[in-house]
Order: sequence, then structure tokens, then C-alpha cells
Amino acid sequence: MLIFLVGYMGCGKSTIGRTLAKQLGVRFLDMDTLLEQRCGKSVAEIFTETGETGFRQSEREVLAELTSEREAIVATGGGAPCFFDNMETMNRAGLTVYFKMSPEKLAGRLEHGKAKRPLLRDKSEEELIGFIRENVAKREKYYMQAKLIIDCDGVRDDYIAHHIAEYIETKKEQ
Ligand SMILES: Nc1ncnc2c1ncn2[C@@H]1O[C@H](COP(=O)(O)OP(=O)(O)OP(=O)(O)O)[C@@H](O)[C@H]1O
Ligand SMILES: O=C(O)C1=C[C@@H](O)[C@@H](O)[C@H](O)C1
Ligand SMILES: [Mg+2]
Repeated sequence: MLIFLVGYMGCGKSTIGRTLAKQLGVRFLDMDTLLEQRCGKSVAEIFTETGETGFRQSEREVLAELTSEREAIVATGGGAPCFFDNMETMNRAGLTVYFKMSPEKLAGRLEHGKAKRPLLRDKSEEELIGFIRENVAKREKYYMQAKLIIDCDGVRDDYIAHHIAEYIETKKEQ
């Protein structure tokens, strides 16, 4: 099965995705990493050199290539589902899972990881929570189109991984 993990920056797509892929014995792919390899630049450099428009275009191309994978866990870019018809593309190609997390929790996690994330890097500590609140509110209509929605606030990573594994099992039985 091809599984796309979606959600805001910091919700744990890469961390949990890697663990889950190991558990299920399938490949783990990270869209941001694939994009960096393809462009030979970091996400931050791609934003600086081509703007967000260029970044979203490359992101879309990476996603198009990924849809031909048969079995993998994909940690998507935090904004990927919210541009073009990307969410529809993922829903057609496989299982989509939204890691839903409150802006307060996300801000706490992202305070120290701003440098690598171009949309956050110029935000002060005070601005961060407001920006995340507004941005999540705009994006949720896309994230909520995921086939499986997991409320991740106060939930341990291993439980989230277990929940997804169980969901896949029940789908196989149907
Ligand atoms: N269970 C956890 N508890 C606290 N912090 C965590 C937990 N899991 C991950 N983090 C931290 O949250 C940050 C984001 O985690 P991760 O990179 O997995 O998120 P992501 O959804 O892939 O984000 P992005 O879309 O920016 O790639 C990291 O700095 C990581 O150390
Ligand atoms: O939420 C976003 O728009 C982003 C999330 C990251 O995964 C990267 O794809 C990039 O920093 C943009
Ligand atoms: Mg990630």
C-alpha cells in the first residue's frame, strides 16, 4: 500500500513515518528530501532562489513521480496537500493520513526548528503562534480530505504508528 502522511510542519510526519515504515517493512520516502536531492539544494535555498512558486512546482513534480510507487510510506511536505490538485492526486493513489495537532503544540515543537523552514524563519517567538493558527485554519480544508484523520495532541508516537498499522490491517480484511 502507498501511504501519504499529511499535516502541518512539526506534526511528526517524518519521525513517525520512518518508524512505521520499519515496522511494516516498507520503504520510507520523504518528499522534502526527494526534492532536495532532485534540485541539489536545501528546501530553504529552493525558496530563496525560486520563491514559493518555484518550490511548489518542483514539489508537484516530485509527487507525480511518487504516485507510480506501489508500496511506501511517504512523509509529504507540510504544504503539499494545499496546492494544485495534490490532495486529490494522493487520495487517488493511496491512503492519506492527517496528523491533526493544535497550533499551540505545533508552535512548541517548531520554536527550535525555524531555520530550516522558510515560512517560519523570520517569525519572532510572539509572531509564531499567530502565524501557525492562521496558516492551519487556511490549510485544514485540504488536510481534512485525508481518508484517515488522527488527533495527535497528547498522543505518543508509538500509538499513532500502531493506529495506522491497525487501520491498514482492517482494510486488508475488507
Ligand atoms: N513525539 C514528539 N515529541 C516532541 N517533539 C517531537 C516529537 N516528534 C517529533 N518532534 C519534534 O518535532 C519536530 C518536527 O518533527 P518532524 O520533522 O517529524 O515533523 P514533520 O511533520 O516531518 O515536519 P515538516 O513538515 O516540517 O517536515 C522535530 O524538531 C522533532 O524533534
Ligand atoms: O508547510 C509548508 O509549507 C512547508 C513544509 C515543509 O515540509 C517544507 O516542504 C517547506 O518548508 C514548506
Ligand atoms: Mg518532515
